Amino acid sequence: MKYTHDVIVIGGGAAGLTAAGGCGLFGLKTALIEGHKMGGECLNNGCVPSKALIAAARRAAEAREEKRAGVQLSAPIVEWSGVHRHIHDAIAHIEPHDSPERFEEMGCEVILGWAKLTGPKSVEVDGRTLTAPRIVIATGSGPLVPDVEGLGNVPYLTNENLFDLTEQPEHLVIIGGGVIGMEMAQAFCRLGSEVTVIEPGELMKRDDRDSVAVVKAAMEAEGVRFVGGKAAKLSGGEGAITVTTDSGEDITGSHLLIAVGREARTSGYGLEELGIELGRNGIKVDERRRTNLKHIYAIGDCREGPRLTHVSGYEGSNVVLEIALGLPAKVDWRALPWCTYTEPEIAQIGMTESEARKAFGDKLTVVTEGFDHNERAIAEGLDKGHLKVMLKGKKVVGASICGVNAGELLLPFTQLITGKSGTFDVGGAVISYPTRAEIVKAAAFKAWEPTVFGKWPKKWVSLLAKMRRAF
Ligand SMILES: Cc1cc2nc3c(=O)[nH]c(=O)nc-3n(C[C@H](O)[C@H](O)[C@H](O)COP(=O)(O)OP(=O)(O)OC[C@H]3O[C@@H](n4cnc5c(N)ncnc54)[C@H](O)[C@@H]3O)c2cc1C
Ligand SMILES: NC(=O)c1ccc[n+]([C@@H]2O[C@H](COP(=O)([O-])OP(=O)(O)OC[C@H]3O[C@@H](n4cnc5c(N)ncnc54)[C@H](O)[C@@H]3O)[C@@H](O)[C@H]2O)c1
Repeated sequence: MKYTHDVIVIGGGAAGLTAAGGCGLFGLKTALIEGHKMGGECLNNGCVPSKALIAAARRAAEAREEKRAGVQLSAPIVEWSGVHRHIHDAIAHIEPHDSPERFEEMGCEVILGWAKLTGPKSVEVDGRTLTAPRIVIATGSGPLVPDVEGLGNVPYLTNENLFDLTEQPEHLVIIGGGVIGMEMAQAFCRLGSEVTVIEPGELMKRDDRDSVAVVKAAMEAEGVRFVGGKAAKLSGGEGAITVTTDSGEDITGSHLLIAVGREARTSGYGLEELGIELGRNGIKVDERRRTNLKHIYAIGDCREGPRLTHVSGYEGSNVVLEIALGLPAKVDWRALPWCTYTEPEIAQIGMTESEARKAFGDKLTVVTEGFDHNERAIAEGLDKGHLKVMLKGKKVVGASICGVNAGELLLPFTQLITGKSGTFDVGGAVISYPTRAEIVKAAAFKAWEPTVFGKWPKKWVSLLAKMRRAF
């Protein structure tokens, strides 16, 4: 069969861009198809606008703070049009990085249009039929909209229209106390909106409980209200939307944000017709990200599994190894990091304490260091939070960090968990003083403390001292 391309990539988000860019750079004839906006969710409706909003909120929070270090700032004046501009300037600034021109330069043919799989090795887009021996599906996910009574009759926001708000919500009610709910609740509250979060279970349930407790307390102190319960009914209309929880409580706000998870994009472009197997929420894939049709890969948010930009990028690189170099590349989640950009931040890598306890029982050691003993944090007056390191023997299996810029401290743990460095190396490293990173060294050293100051070293020291006294 004569093919038009070596590989066809459907979707120009973090996953598809990485896969297509890599294949293009290796010289493969690569088609990259995007139906909406290059950059996908992360650039247009996700990470970038949310972190830009969080940055604006942090400025407001700092100004609103009563007094710290003897310095009083004047109260913040939030100009919503300026916040809106800042968000969209950030997107515009990054756009060229994800643009068709940049990917054409890498050797891809970029086609802007909606793709449909029309056969095991063929894709139709804009009336053209493309064929290739390998196809990568990277169609992402959209906001999950739950089946709540009355939803069709009230206006609501999701991450797809939240960042286009041209007016500041007076009272934002958020359904869902997951990652989006928590990040957005703090940001809107800091910018001056009243905020209520409705969550039936645990807030940020995938994260370390001690870390979430610190963040919840910080957010409550800033004014965020948390309501336990499931959104069961919606009523009202523009400017006054009421959420009734399953326990009968009514919460009325000016705006409603739905943040109850993601739904993989798996319909309307030929997956069912081809017989590609689907799981509970996404395309079924093996460890090499192959679907049941082995020459078709599915990566990023559209398949079952973790949904994060760096995960999409990682899987994109893996399929480049598979397709361009012919190397089988299994995903390895042992050192999967993620970070929630509240203040303080919550960062996690590998196992949480509860996961590690389940896996290792009594063999688990948890070393905890508080930022209230870190001299940089004390000097800055920002010493909330901690580092918890989960160890099996002296081997790190996970770390949970809660504190200012916690996400920046994850890198050494990637090395520690994958065995590329050890707690002894990190515990003995020279680290600039005063930095928050010293907390990592302190925790790593703690793992060795009982050994270093243990019975045998002490015996040796005493023998040496005795000899010195004698001669
Ligand atoms: C509010 C929010 C904040 C977030 N913050 C973070 C964060 O701080 N850190 C982090 O790591 N992750 C974050 N995420 C998650 C992150 O955005 C996603 O995991 C990531 O963007 C997924 O990338 P993807 O390429 O798999 O999918 P997407 O970005 O969804 O890209 C898929 C692309 O495929 C296109 N497409 C779909 N079907 C077709 C078709 N048939 N033909 C052609 N094109 C098609 C779509 O238009 C889309 O552009 C956040 C998500 C949200 C919603
Ligand atoms: N910093 C980051 O890395 C970051 C930031 C934002 C989003 N994301 C990605 O986006 C994904 C989606 O985030 P999310 O916050 O929408 O999902 P989530 O899965 O983190 O949380 C959804 C929450 O909604 C709750 N919920 C479900 N139905 C409900 C109902 N009827 N009433 C009230 N609450 C209800 C659930 O109990 C859950 O706690 C994340 O899992 C993550 O992959 C990542």
